[in-house]
Order: sequence, then C-alpha cells, then structure tokens
Amino acid sequence: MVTVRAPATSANLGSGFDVFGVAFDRPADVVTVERARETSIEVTGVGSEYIPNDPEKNTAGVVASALDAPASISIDKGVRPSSGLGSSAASAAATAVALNELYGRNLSDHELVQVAAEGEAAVSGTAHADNVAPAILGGFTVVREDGVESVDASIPLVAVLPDIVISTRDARHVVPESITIEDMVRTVGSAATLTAGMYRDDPDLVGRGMEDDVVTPARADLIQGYDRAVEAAREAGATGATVSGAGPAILAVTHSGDQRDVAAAMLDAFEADGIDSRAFTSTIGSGATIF
Ligand SMILES: Nc1ncnc2c1ncn2[C@@H]1O[C@H](COP(=O)(O)OP(=O)(O)O)[C@@H](O)[C@H]1O
Ligand SMILES: N[C@@H](CCOP(=O)(O)O)C(=O)O
Repeated sequence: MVTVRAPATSANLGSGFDVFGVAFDRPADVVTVERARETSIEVTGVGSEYIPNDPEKNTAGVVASALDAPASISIDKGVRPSSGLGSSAASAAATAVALNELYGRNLSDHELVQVAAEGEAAVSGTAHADNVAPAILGGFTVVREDGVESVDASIPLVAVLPDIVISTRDARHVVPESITIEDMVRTVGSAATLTAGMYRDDPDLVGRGMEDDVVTPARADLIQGYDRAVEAAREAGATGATVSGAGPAILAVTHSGDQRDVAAAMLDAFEADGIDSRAFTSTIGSGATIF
C-alpha cells in the first residue's frame, strides 16, 4: 500500500496560459493505492459526490490505465472539484506518483507529469500539464510541449474560491482561437516579467507579470463578482490578481504580511455580491509527497 499527498495548484497565472503553474501548501488530495486485479475507485472528502468512481472517467483511473497498473484507489479530496485549483490534477498527480512507487516503475518526475496529464485530458478534453507539473514537482513550473522546468520560489499567495462551479472543459470554450501581434507582444512581456519575478522572489514583478488581455477577460465574464474581488484585492495590497486556472477561484499575489488583509477584502467583496467564498493563504509549496 502506498499513500501520496498532492497539493492544490494554480495554472496560467494570467500571462502563461497552459504554460505556468504554482503549487500551494494546502489544500491537498491524499491518495492511497493497493495492488488489485482490476482498478476500482473510492472517493471521499470535499465535493466527492460530484466525482465519478468509474475508472475511465476519474483522472486517477485514467492514470492507472496509462501506467498499466491496476489498483484499488482511495481518494480523500481536499481540493474541491471544478474550482480552478487543480482538483482533478491533484488526484492524477498523487495517483501517478503512488502507482510508480507501488509497481516499482522507476519513472522520473518529468515522465510522471506526462502520465498525469493523460488523466487531465480525460476530463478537460486537452492534456494540459500546467496543473499536474507543479502538483508533482512543486514550485513554479513552466510547461512546454517538449518538457517542463521548475524553480523553487518564495512568493506569498492568496486563493479565494467562491461558491460557484465552472468546469475547465466549459471554460476552455471561451478562450479566443487567435490573437493579434500587439496582444502577443504584451503577453510575452508580461510572462517574461513574471518569470524574472519568480527567480528574484519579487512579488511586485510577479504581480505585474500576471497581466493578460487575451484569456483572462473572457474567463472573468464567467465569474460573478470577479471585478469587485480583484479591485478589493489590489486595494488591500495585492500586487496582482487574476483567474486561477479556468476559475472560479481567483489568485492574488501579495507581499508577506498582506495575505490576511487581501484574503479578507476578497471574501468581503464576494459577500457583497451575495456569494459565499473561502480563502487559502500559502506560499509556493512542494509537490507530491509519499507518506
Ligand atoms: N479525481 C478527480 N478529482 C476531481 N475531479 C475529477 C476527478 N476525476 C474526474 N473529475 C471530474 O473533473 C471535473 C473537475 O475538473 P476541472 O473541471 O478540471 O476542475 P478543477 O479546476 O478543480 O481541476 C469534474 O467534472 C469532476 O467530476
Ligand atoms: N490551463 C488550463 C488550466 C485549468 O486549471 P483548472 O485548475 O481550472 O483545472 C486552463 O486554463 O484551461
């Protein structure tokens, strides 16, 4: 039996659509696997009633199939599904790491990222690896078609999750299919600024580098209360705020010491719109851990 914890993650960070990701300290999914003749899945925890047990529809089951590693899989969900906090990815990442250990497959972390991304493809329609990469490797990650880079960075984060459900699959349909050269130039500038900020542990640069005029505005329209919450975050000291993943969570970057104020301001903003929400404060954290 092997048990692995994999954390919530935030993908995109505004300017890095399908490329950037960060790991949180918490919340996390905890996955336990045992050898079996056929794969079966039991799900408990946050939002488990909305998650299929069918191995072909659950990211964990798709990973078991991709690794040809049948198992009894127990998932204790800490990351709410359809949150924008990499819920489906946390299960996929934890399962990939756990089955690699259980079956002695000796795959590298980078190979496991590709396996876990197959689980993501089953639920979102695309094998985007920008959540499973930080969920496995930790830190700030950059995903390309031919590989993944990861760097440890110390940046304070606040994620606020409103009581709204948005599926990644649906939110991918609003992404523009093409962009102008002017938008491309601005996006590359933002993404490079953010990356420099991560290397320098500089929340001002990271916040500035989250600016994006391409994907974020289209997704923001799906999140009731988004504009008010982002404005409140900035007024409370956030250096940047944007849609976390495909939403509805909002990710804010702060200086250390400002996290509680920023979280409170965003919670109040959603409350003013009549929406319950909860906040997670974190710094950029580690990836999947075998117990
Ligand atoms: N192990 C899993 N954990 C969470 N969601 C899962 C899992 N397996 C399948 N799903 C499905 O994936 C969808 C949630 O994934 P997604 O829309 O990408 O949200 P999130 O941003 O939280 O990852 C839901 O429809 C859920 O039923
Ligand atoms: N790059 C993906 C990330 C989806 O993240 P999730 O946490 O909402 O699953 C996208 O933007 O579609």
